[in-house]
Amino acid sequence: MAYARIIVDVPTMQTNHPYDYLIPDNLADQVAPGKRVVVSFGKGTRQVMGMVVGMRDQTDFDGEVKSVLRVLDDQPVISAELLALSKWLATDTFSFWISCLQTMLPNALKTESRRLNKQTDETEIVNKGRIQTREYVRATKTAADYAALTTETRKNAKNQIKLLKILTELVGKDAVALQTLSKQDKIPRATFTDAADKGWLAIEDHEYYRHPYAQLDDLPRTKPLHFTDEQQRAYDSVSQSVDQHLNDTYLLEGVTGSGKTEVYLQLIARTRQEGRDALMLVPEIGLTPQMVKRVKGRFGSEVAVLHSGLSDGERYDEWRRIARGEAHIVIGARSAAFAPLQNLGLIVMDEEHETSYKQDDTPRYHARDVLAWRAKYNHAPLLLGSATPSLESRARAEKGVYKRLLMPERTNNKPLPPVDIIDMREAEVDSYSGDISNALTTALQTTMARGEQAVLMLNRRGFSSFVMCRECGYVAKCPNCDISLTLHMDTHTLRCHYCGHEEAIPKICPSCKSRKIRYYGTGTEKVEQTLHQLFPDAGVLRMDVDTTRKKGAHGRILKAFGDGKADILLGTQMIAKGLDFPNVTLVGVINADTALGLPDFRASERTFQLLTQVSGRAGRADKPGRVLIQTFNPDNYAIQLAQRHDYERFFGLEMHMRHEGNYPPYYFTFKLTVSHEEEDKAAKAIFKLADQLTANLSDQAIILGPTRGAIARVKRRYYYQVVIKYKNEPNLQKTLADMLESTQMSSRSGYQIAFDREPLSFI
Ligand SMILES: Nc1ncnc2c1ncn2[C@@H]1O[C@H](COP(=O)(O)OP(=O)(O)OP(=O)(O)O)[C@@H](O)[C@H]1O
Ligand SMILES: [Zn+2]
Ligand SMILES: [Zn+2]
Repeated sequence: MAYARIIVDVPTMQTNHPYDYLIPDNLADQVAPGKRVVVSFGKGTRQVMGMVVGMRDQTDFDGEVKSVLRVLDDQPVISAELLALSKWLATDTFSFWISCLQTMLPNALKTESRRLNKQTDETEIVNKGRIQTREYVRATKTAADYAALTTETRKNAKNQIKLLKILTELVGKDAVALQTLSKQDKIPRATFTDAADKGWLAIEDHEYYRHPYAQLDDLPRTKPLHFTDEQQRAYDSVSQSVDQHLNDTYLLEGVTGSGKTEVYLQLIARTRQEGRDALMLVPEIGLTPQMVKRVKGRFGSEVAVLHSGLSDGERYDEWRRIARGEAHIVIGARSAAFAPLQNLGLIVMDEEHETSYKQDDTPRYHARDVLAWRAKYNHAPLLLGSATPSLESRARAEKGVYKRLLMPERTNNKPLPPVDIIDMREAEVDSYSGDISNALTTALQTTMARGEQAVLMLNRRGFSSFVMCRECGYVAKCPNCDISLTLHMDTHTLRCHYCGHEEAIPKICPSCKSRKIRYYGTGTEKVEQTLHQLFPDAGVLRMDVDTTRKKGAHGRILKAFGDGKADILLGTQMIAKGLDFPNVTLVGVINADTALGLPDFRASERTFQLLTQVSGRAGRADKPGRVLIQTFNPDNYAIQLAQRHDYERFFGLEMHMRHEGNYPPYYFTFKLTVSHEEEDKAAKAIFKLADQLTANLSDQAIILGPTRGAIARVKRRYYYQVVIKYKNEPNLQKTLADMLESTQMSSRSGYQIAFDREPLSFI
């Protein structure tokens, strides 16, 4: 007897382990680990999807063992490596195993149960996505046959004659897409189907890839650049580990414009020469069309691209090209950490400090940890790159856990751009909104007069643009969340950025009935209007969540700017990264302070990183650049050290602060959050969990809280949390696992509980 061990698609604690199912004879050679199957589960005839995670000869289950009903995949969709990874991930993030497996698969391979028959209520488990096929034409006869047919055919049957000529050329060759032939020679589709009926040709359905970047594959390939000495040294170190299959982790600290990407590209080339695969992760917003073009430009169709801007179908097709070994290089955002490459020889993580590498939903994994696991499994080096490494990584390099590589010079040998700080408490500002200092206005004028371009960054989208009553101080708030609504001028509405609630801007104060409703704060739209007032002739492109909602909008805006169609690119954080435009000589930061106002121990680190990144966009080619930073906190050390491009000083100072406050990287951290629609239930639950922690953890663990969430109510749910800080806590894993297992707080009674290892913030 053979049994399959199956994790069923029922994400609950009670079902979070493999079940044994009998493999019927007719499916014996189809069932294999990593394939999805259909099984019946529980009482009745309910069918669910399951993932085969192992096989065994006997079962220790006493009851009646059910059989596997159907196998959904011809080939495993989860490799042995990813299967092992999913198991580790479930343990490490306290998530259900099935949720981890689902996270690794493209959406198109998620299943749904579809109703087959209205009368009998029968359902079937099917894939959400479909493989696309196209009709292809194959010649089925010999050239001599076609010659004979041509003589037999009436001369005025022009389309048939044309088709016979094509078929003669196709003899012995691969099938060709019907659509292509029909277009090229203007032959109607009916001619092909008639011919197929007569046996002249065969029409076959071929699988077809939706190929999001096909046009890039045909461009002439770029040649490797001649390295600078610094690049060469970095390359030499990592390539040794590539050659010798060593699982080393490198931290490449290279200032903006030092040519890190070129080092990645040549290391990828090296890895391919060795016959192994390469994976490169970039933050979602860094995955610009420019970046894709650089990688595709070097390696062409060997590259698959994975990011959230693709449709489910496109993602699925790129994923299949990887799984089938047709693409050996993957560039992608966070979830590409699970790309099904078979033979990894190098893993690169660009901008390793980026917060978007942490998933803020279950499973709450950090892509860096996933990559480290895979690098170890594959005996491959992991290369982390950044101009401003995370404190965690830089501290590990200090200890010698990571090998440190330095590239302190720009490739163009120019110094980093000079940065001026403008004290907004005293600066003279524009008379329209007060957002733009005269110094910045003058700098913009000079830049445009020279025919050069400027990038302006506004920290956070519309974060502080809100509506307030001058009479009574009323601020419009979201009915579902504990947060004020944000003003959107394009739609003339107030919107909640957490739940999407939208309402009209009130004309009369709902609280005191006065008409003194006024707009406050700074948003990208408001700055855009001010720029139009100040420079009526200037071309301004705005890039924020609102203007990039449509597919491909992001790329179109950047292309227009790169083509010189605008003088100023105004945007949120999304313009800070990766852009390499030679004509940009001025970078302006409208407000450097937003993050500093938050009670978050990482606020300084974020501010320093963001200012450094955005400053790095200026003066990347021949023309010298400059940077202006407007701030209400000109004495803040993060801002001052960003001005001096002094990462090392910042690292030293910030480490001191973290040491004083018992923060990471001196302590590990873990956050537990409970939410419920009724506030007292959430509060009671978190106090119970906190008691359990105190009872089970050693006394060197520090427990912060319980506290109310910084935004206590989101989407009608109340949030309460505790944070655990620890250095070495042998009981942690077990305590949390027991908690997860024994918790009375089922989702059925309305509770949600979130386990977050190394949370990005405590608030
Ligand atoms: N060895 C080289 N010789 C000449 N130019 C180079 C060399 N290496 C890279 N460059 C060019 O220098 C510019 C900056 O390089 P790149 O974008 O790779 O830097 P980076 O460190 O990745 O930058 P950032 O972190 O700011 O995005 C690019 O235009 C690139 O083509
Ligand atoms: Zn809301
Ligand atoms: Zn009022």
